[in-house]
Amino acid sequence: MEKIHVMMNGIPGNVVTTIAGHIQNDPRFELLPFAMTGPEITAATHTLGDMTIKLITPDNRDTAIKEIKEQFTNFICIDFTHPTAVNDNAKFYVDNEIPFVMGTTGGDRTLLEETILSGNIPAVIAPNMAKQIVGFQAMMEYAATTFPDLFKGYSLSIKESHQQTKADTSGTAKAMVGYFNRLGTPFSNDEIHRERDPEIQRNEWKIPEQHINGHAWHTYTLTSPDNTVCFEFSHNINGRDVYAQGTMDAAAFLHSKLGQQKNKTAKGEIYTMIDVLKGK
Ligand SMILES: NC(=O)C1=CN([C@@H]2O[C@H](COP(=O)(O)OP(=O)(O)OC[C@H]3O[C@@H](n4cnc5c(N)ncnc54)[C@H](OP(=O)(O)O)[C@@H]3O)[C@@H](O)[C@H]2O)C=CC1
Ligand SMILES: O=C(O)C1=N[C@H](C(=O)O)C[C@H](O)C1
Repeated sequence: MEKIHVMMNGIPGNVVTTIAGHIQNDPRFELLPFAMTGPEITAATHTLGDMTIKLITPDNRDTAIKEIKEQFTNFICIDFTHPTAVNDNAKFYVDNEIPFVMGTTGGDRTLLEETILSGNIPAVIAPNMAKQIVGFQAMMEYAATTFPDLFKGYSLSIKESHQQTKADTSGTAKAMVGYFNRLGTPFSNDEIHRERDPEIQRNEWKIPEQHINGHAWHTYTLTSPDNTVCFEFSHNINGRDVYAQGTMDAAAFLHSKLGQQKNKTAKGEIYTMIDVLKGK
């Protein structure tokens, strides 16, 4: 079976190294010994299991990518970097015709979509790769399309808690805002309550100590105008392993799309994790 070559960008970041470990153990994939890294990173390499990964800073990537493409003709980039890198990295992938999975949140999401559509490669973009959360998003999408204004008049609160190092407000929570708006509850991203204080996470949220540095807890509460009815949805993730399976499915999905594209004029295509979950 032909292996799917993937380059994991964002090493030595937390999420990408967790997912890279799963990819190394999956026979469908072969990890490239190169990774794009942040401008602040001074290490030249990073060890992952028995592999030494060469780290490429943004100022070196134009030269490096030419050498990588000489060694590996077809590969997919998987990006879990930093919100400030989203748009620049996406442009880099499009300019170099590298299909990609954008797991990184934040940046200008409209520009991200425009960048992909202006090029000729497919990409999967999603703020959440956890398949069960994607399933929940698909349920919300169904409800918003089928029953618009179902919760008209209800008030909404959204709370999320993540590790203190998280730079942006949860991309998942922002995506949920869109569904709730269509269900009749006006709400803006600025109203999302974002918790980053470890003391409050420990004492009030009761997040387990070993996950204070890596968790993603979200709660959405809908309350009727007379306070007699309350709906609450929560998804509480400890650690990062849950994102690996969905990310690998996204890469395999892109790989199959590239196979289908061979005889057609290639054009920029955007897929979501809901597309990946549906497998079409
Ligand atoms: N879609 C999903 O399911 C999930 C998405 N995420 C998202 O993934 C992103 C990363 O999260 P996390 O691993 O916790 O963050 P980390 O801060 O642990 O890791 C990010 C890494 O990216 C590096 N980096 C910064 N700029 C660039 C660049 N231009 N090119 C390549 N690498 C760069 C950083 O380097 P430096 O230290 O120098 O800045 C750092 O090593 C976030 O946006 C997060 O929200 C997280 C979990 C799941
Ligand atoms: O930074 C994280 O950790 C996470 N980021 C994503 C987001 O912003 O929604 C997904 C998940 O919440 C973990």
